[in-house]
Parts: sequence; structure tokens; C-alpha cells
Amino acid sequence: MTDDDVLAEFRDAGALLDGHFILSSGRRSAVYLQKMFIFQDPVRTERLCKALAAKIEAAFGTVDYVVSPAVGGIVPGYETARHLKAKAIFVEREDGQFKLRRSFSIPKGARVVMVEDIVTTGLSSRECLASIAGEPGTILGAACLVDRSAGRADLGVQLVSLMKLDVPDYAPDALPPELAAIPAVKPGSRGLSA
Ligand SMILES: O=P(O)(O)OC[C@H]1O[C@H](OP(=O)(O)OP(=O)(O)O)[C@H](O)[C@@H]1O
Ligand SMILES: O=C(O)c1cc(=O)[nH]c(=O)[nH]1
Ligand SMILES: [Mg+2]
Repeated sequence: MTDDDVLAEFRDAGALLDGHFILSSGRRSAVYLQKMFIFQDPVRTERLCKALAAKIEAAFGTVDYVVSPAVGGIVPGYETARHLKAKAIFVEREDGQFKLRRSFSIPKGARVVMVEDIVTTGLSSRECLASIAGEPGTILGAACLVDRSAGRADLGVQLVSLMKLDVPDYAPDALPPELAAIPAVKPGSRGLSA
């Protein structure tokens, strides 16, 4: 799949949104990829994750475990793992910190890839990787459907993406006037309380 093919999937799913968005990192953007509009369609999700799995296999070889950060990473993590014939587990926030809960664990010798939906600053990916660093498996690298950093995010491991996108984001105190004029919405789950 080319970058244009992937962007067309987001556009066709109504997942390419314009407005004023508060991103997970706290930065602001006029563009938001509402990945859940992709993930509500299993056929579209399969197309994207099958292509991502092929890229993961080419980069890292066989994979035993896919680990994803909740909430956005759970569906693509599972679907990508299905094509890799790997297990799919996830970390979720407990008091704000990602943790492997539900008695999930990664066995010694397991080959592990972290799968995200979207990477913007890479903060959530780094938090996810840090949360599993003490597990006995081997972390081969990371993957995502869309890398909004266009390759600039540093996760400390290799990042494979299905598509790179270069869209600006801004500090909240440095908004362009056209963005400042629109009320901001925060679609993601970081910071939500139970
Ligand atoms: O690279 P970053 O700057 O961390 O941004 C990307 C993260 O933001 C979104 O998650 P969010 O925390 O909004 O919650 P969600 O997974 O519930 O959508 C997305 O799913 C990534 O995890
Ligand atoms: O940075 C984010 O929080 C983010 C950006 C985006 O386009 N989509 C998303 O789900 N999260
Ligand atoms: Mg997320």
C-alpha cells in the first residue's frame, strides 16, 4: 500500500477530520486522524493491518507477541497480530501509567513488536515500551499505521510505519490565529478518569 492508498482509506472512512484538536501530547493540530472510524470497519481494518504485518515481518522477521497501548492500539494490535500469527496483548493506564494488567505477561525468549495506531510525538509509544522493558521477552521494534512525525519521532527502537504524514502541530500558547478562533476538542483517552 502506498501513502496515498492509506490516506484514501482514512478519507473514505470519514476519519480525516478538520478542526481544532488537543492531541495526546497536549499539542494542538488542525488535523485529526479519527482511527476509530477505520476500526469500526473490520474489512478496512484488515486491509491496513495486513499490509502493516507484511512490513513488520520484512523488518523484524517472525514475531511472537504484539503489545499495544490502550485504547487506540488495541484493535490494530489484535488485527496485525492475527496476520503475524502472534499473540496480541495490551497495556492500559493505571493511575496514569501504562501497565500490563489482566495477568498478561511476555515469556522469556518471545519476540515482541509494539504496535500503535498513530505516532505523533512518540510519547505514548515510549511509555508503552518502557512499561514492558522489565518483561523477559526481546523487543524487536515498533510499528504504527500512521507516523505523523514523518519519521522524526525517536522511540529508541526502529519504527516501521504504513504511512508517514507531515502535518504541523503547535504548542497551546503558540496557536496560529485561525486555530485559536475554533473551540478545541480532545478526542483521545489520555487523562480521562474512571
Ligand atoms: O505519539 P503521541 O504524541 O503520544 O500521540 C499518539 C497517541 O495519541 C493517541 O492516543 P491517546 O492518548 O489520544 O488515546 P487513545 O489511544 O485512547 O486514542 C494515539 O492512539 C497514540 O497512542
Ligand atoms: O497525537 C494524537 O493524539 C493523535 C493524532 C491523530 O491524528 N489521531 C489520534 O488518534 N491521535
Ligand atoms: Mg493511543
